[in-house]
Amino acid sequence: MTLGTTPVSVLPGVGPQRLRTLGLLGISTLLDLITYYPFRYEDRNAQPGRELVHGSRVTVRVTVDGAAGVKYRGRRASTTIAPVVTEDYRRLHAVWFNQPYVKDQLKPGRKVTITGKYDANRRSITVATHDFVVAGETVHSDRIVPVYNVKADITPKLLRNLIAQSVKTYGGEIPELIPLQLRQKYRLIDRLEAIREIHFPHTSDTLHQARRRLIFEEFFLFQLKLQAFRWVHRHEQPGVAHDVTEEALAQFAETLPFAMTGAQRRVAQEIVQDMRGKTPMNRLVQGDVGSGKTVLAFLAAYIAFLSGHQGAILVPTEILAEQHFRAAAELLEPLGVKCALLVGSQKDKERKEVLAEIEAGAANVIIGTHALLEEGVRFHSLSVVITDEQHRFGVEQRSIFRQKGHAPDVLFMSATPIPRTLAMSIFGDLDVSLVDELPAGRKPIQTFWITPDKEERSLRFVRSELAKGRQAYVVCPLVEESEKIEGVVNATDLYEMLKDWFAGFQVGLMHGKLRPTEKEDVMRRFVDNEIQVLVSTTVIEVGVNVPNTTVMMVYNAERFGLAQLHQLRGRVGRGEHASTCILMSKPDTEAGEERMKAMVATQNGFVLAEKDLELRGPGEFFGVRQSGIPDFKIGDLLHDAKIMQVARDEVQSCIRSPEFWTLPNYSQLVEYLKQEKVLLERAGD
Ligand SMILES: Nc1ncnc2c1ncn2[C@@H]1O[C@H](COP(=O)(O)OP(=O)(O)OP(=O)(O)O)[C@@H](O)[C@H]1O
Repeated sequence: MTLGTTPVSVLPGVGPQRLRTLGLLGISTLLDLITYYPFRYEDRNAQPGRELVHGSRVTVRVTVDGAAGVKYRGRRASTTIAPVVTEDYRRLHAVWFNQPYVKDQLKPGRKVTITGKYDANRRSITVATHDFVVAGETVHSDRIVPVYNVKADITPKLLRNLIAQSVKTYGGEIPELIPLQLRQKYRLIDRLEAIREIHFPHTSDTLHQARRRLIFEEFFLFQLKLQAFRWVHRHEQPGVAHDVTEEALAQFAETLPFAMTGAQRRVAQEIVQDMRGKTPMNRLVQGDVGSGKTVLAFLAAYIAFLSGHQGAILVPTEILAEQHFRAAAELLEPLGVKCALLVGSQKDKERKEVLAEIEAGAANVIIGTHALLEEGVRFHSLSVVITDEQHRFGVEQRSIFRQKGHAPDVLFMSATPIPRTLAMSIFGDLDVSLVDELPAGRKPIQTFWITPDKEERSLRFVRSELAKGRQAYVVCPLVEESEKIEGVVNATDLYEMLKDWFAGFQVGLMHGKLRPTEKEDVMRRFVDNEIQVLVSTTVIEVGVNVPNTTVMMVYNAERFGLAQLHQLRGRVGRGEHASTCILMSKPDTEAGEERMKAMVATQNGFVLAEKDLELRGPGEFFGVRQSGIPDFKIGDLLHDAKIMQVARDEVQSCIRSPEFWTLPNYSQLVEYLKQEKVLLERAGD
């Protein structure tokens, strides 16, 4: 049996309800369960009674030393008190609030480990958690205790029990994946032991060893997938060597409404070189907000067209897909390119038509959301995919194309500055290009941090910009009142208020809860300047390009991270007019204040990214939002960067050795690659 395919419902006590909650936590198989690692630990090693400090949280092992009693106050409130004695014979009282049922368990002589606040004057402990000591059973208190993310009916205790059960019953089925010589070389404990220790640590040292081993394993398997995929890719399916003449490139440049910056020209050359070669391109283009990356994406797609193939541009939202589609059509159709749009909200009939064009090769450049990755999409001859780092476009997604018979070049676009070494470990042998120059004539964006009492003054300023023919974004954190959080502005109310404020101008409302067609309509009217003020949540954060907009006003700016504020500010200052960013905020933390100051002080995304790291730590910076960066279960890309490098090098030498594919020592890994669909199973394999 394989744990990766065995559902958690095989465990006693897991019925439909719990199965659902576990599913919400991302646990559906036994493997998910045993690799559901704690996110932190609490040191609850028991202390001797004489060392307890007044007012602090303590853990002690005690024996119940007399009858426990319950006092009720009103119908619900109760206090349970039991006399107890510590192992070094100090007499104390253990106090439970509102848990009258514990009384029945507190039989004299019963041993229990309690954790809670110690009051030296009353000689009592207010119990926060307790664990009865059962002879011969592992207890979770009195040691380092794992803390898990839990939900509803899946309590920490239940989760620990489920994990304990599956490790006990199915532990033997956990395959060892790391080859012996590597385990020896890096002194890694074996997998089963590591999994036991990570959930039920004995000491901080054994816990450390377990973490080290599991982080290595996670990074090693990640690298293995990445590199094996490339290896197979190169050997079995070379990329397209695009045929592109200098004249065609010159013609492209001439069609542009502007002259490319030096940086754009340099990166364009790098892309052309890559695409001419047979080795599939794997390039990351990094450039700050508004630096002009889009035209490079269009160039790559155009090169595919010139060679008789297709280019796909994959973007994170429908708003962006629409925007890129319009811009691509405007630029490329005069060059004879047929552009197509594919997004989830299209009507069946329209979708069918687009799919047919894609399959027949009538559409040359296809722009879309993840809808492009769906099964029904068949390309005629796809030779380049352009995507961004927000998009999860890893081995799995490439496999989708490979199974369809394509080995496209890949170009990633990113406005998030990822340090080069880190980028290499994440994306493998990735080439990096920098667009480190803004288009000429850009005026710096003036940034102001104001407190809410200056709101009216700011709105008057916004109105003066509108009077000059410009447009404005007004962004706030929430969509509607039902989400009400004290003191936080919601878009629906703000919209109503601003309609009055900006009488004579059109105000529009945009947020994630609108239907796709509504969003599209609002956005189109804003682009066409039928709407002058767009009240929005952060759905407009990435990539939106309306160069006539000169004001970005953000309500409750303290609720956004630096990277997000920088992206929002990047929506203005994209044209010839001077622009302003107004951050309205009354931060209640020092870090919040620091963020506002940093935004005022610099407009450089790299500097802000570093500041963000410093203020929030790597976990959050590389966290949820940058979803293109893989989220690891246990490894931390910044803290454990060294382990990632070692894993990367070891995988490289494994894969390069011919023995890798044949020796039994590696068979588990090869099996793993098949399970992960990196190696395709073929008849006769
Ligand atoms: N060389 C140039 N000269 C003048 N304008 C340019 C140049 N390159 C791009 N632009 C214009 O600058 C604006 C921003 O460019 P683009 O949308 O490509 O930025 P981006 O790098 O994708 O930014 P973001 O990361 O914010 O999406 C667009 O209106 C684009 O037409």
